[in-house]
Amino acid sequence: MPPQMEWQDITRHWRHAVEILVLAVLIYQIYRAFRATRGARILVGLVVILVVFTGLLQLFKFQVITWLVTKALFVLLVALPVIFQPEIRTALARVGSSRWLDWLLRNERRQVAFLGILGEAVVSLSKKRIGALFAIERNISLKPQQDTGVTLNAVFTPELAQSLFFPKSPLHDGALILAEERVQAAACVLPVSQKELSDRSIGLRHRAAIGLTEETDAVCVVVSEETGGISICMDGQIERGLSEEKFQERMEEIFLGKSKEHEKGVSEELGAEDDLPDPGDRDLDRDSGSADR
Ligand SMILES: Nc1ncnc2c1ncn2[C@@H]1O[C@H](COP(=O)(O)OP(=O)(O)OP(=O)(O)O)[C@@H](O)[C@H]1O
Repeated sequence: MPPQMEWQDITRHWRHAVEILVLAVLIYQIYRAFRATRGARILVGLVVILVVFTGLLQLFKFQVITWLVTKALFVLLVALPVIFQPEIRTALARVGSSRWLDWLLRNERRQVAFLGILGEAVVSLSKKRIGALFAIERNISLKPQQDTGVTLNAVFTPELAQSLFFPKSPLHDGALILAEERVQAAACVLPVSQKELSDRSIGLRHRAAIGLTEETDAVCVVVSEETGGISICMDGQIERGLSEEKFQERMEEIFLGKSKEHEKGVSEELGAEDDLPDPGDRDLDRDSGSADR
């Protein structure tokens, strides 16, 4: 057999396997939705009658009765949704309130609330020119970095962020690690990026944010103490001088997957970050609208 034929055979069988799997899941889900209902017993009764009747008809070859049953089956098919209307409604309601769907919706709501709190915290820190560094965990655990700081495991609020980064606070130095929408630890030491940056004014806080995102998939948010400028770091790249609106927009793109196209475009832009005219000035320009208010 030519190799091309074999490949076609494999893809055909592969499709059959997927089809069987999908059908099996579908039938099992229908069974699950119906099993505890009154309709289940009716359905089982109907199937039993049908199987026995078809067997007898095949055995004795009664042509007229076979014709009648075939026609009746068609009518039954149309009547089924009417007979099982309550069960179908219950099953659909169950799908609508299923745990995974609930989890997805709740997860999105939690993320939206979290981004709102982070936005509020960042904007107020920026206005007061309080230096801050947030590291937000994604798929790669930030446990090693958490262990360098003080464990908090606290509910994240703008007030808590402000208290922690307040210059006189004992935990104001270092980064705040956020995971699962909570403050996991404060005063954490992040790995400082060793890469050469064209902008020599980039200090340790920003370098630590870049460094962590070079090693993990975390997202870091920095508020400059000097200028109040807001920056986002991701994949070892820094996006500086963000206005409140732009910051919120970018965070939604990153965490809620809104406008993925744009996200790709900006990460290309970020790749060319070193070519920006003067990021420090961009901070100052934009901050005239945010930091000085
Ligand atoms: N490795 C690190 N991990 C976490 N935080 C760090 C690290 N190194 C420095 N920092 C924080 O950065 C602060 C020093 O910031 P520095 O002024 O050098 O940076 P910067 O990037 O210029 O920031 P800013 O614009 O706020 O001045 C320290 O007080 C400390 O809180």
